[in-house]
Amino acid sequence: MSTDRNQQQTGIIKKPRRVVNICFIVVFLCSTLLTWREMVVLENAYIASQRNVLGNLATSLDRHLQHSIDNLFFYRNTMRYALQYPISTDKSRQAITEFNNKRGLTHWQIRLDTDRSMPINGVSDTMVESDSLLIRDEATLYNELSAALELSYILQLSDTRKTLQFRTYYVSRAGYFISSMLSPNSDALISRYYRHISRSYFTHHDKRQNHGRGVRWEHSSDPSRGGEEVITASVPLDYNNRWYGVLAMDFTIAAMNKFLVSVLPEEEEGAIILYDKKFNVITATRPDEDKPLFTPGQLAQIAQGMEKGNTGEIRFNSNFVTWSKLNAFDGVLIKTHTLDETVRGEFGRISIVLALLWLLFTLMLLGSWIVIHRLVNNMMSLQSRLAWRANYDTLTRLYNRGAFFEQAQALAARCKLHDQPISVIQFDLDYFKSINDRFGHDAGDRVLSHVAGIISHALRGEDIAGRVGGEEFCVVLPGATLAQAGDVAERVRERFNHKELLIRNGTTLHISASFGVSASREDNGYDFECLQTIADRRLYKAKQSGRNRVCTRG
Ligand SMILES: Nc1nc2c(ncn2[C@@H]2O[C@H](COP(=O)(O)OP(=O)(O)OP(=O)(O)O)[C@@H](O)[C@H]2O)c(=O)[nH]1
Repeated sequence: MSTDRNQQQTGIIKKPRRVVNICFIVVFLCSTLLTWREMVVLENAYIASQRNVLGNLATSLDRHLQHSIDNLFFYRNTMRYALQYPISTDKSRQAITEFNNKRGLTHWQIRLDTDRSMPINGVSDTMVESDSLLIRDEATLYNELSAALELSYILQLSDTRKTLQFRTYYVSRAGYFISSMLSPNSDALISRYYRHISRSYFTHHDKRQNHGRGVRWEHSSDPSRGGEEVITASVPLDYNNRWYGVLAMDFTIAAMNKFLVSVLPEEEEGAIILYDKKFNVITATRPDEDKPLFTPGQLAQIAQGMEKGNTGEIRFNSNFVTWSKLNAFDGVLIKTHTLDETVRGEFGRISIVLALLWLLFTLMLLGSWIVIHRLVNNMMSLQSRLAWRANYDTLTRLYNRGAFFEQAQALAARCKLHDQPISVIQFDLDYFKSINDRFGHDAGDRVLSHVAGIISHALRGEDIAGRVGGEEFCVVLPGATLAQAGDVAERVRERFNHKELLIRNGTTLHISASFGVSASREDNGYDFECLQTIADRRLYKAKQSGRNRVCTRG
């Protein structure tokens, strides 16, 4: 039987589902896209905020360190000026006299005006001669001594509460030093002097090692403070191509740490770590962050990033890392922010709310999709049932009269087009009224349904059958001549005769039908209604001739 109509209906059914699906996919994609865009904006804002916090911190630390370095340059300029224009005062003459008296002693101290100046601490001529780095050049010795005396007056004025450094000192190659911190006793003077001149901050200012004569930073442990780590900034003092000594400042790690903690915003999560140029941790804003935070590989990645710019950021697993190189110090400030801290922070909270809103919206969307999908399914199945009912007879499941005529006419037109024969069989059950009368209407219905089953099995795929009246059926056989159609009608008639139909428990009956057959070639025409009328007339003839027979003529 023809399936065109069914396919058309299936096509109609599929479309609304597709439209619904496309609409929901579009809404889902739009909401996901918008959420993702918001997330990107939020991430950029987060990165900018992390950069800002670290940038402010680095600027603040730079400013303070620069202030200290400026002091160091000021002391150097003062001493150079004093070397260029030496002054001769009672105090300077007294200092020179004292120096001449004591210079042979293993260690000595010149304490002049201790309320206003710092003592000058020295070692003997012999000791100076024993070290190749040291020299007491008589031509410059006294000018340098009075310059050192001038510096000692200035150092007395330095206020360590306002600066990051805790100690400033001048160490001379001529075997003496002055320090802004008072010497506790003179016995330790020799060892202190030798500790100074053996530390790399001093030896590295040798002209061969420090061509530029600029500031050097050193991160080392200070034996005079029980091995405590200190940061030392130092500059060489040169005048007239002669290296006199080194001016230096010491910063304690504790002071650096205190400073970082004090400038870090209170509500700011994460840790700030100050590294020296070799990526050794100097200090961190959290004590537990003193242990190495990064693997050597990660530090190498940061170093690589630092080659591209003074600031930057990188992600290591759940750690967000921002760095900022310091201008005034040979090191880098690094801020780490774990995922945990990010989640606890403002940006994390906003991200979670955003993600939850997206999830909620998606769930609601999914819920409404399920509901609408069910509604569309119900609507489609209702539509398909209605469509089926409009075309089929519910009892026999064959085409109803209207649909059958429509299909049969189309089939006849097609056969005419292809010059194929077409035949029509019209048949009617014999004495059907008596079946209804004897066994009831339900039994009659069951007989009609059995008859439809027998017809459907007897026909080919391209044939169509329909119930055109109460107990009247019609079959169209495309491609069949009158003789072939008559054979088919005969076969069906015989099947009816041989079939024993079960009407109710223990009750069976035999049925018969009368058939009228017409065909396009033999009856001259493809007009279906005409062929059907001829077949109906022959059916009537079959009835008249005694029923249970096939009539193909007349
Ligand atoms: N059970 C049932 N009976 C139907 C249906 N449609 C029509 N009929 C009955 O079919 C019978 C047709 O009777 P008649 O037209 O007298 O024909 P007949 O009794 O078969 O006699 P002949 O056709 O002359 O052999 C009527 O009693 C209708 O009520 C139906 O859908 N179900």
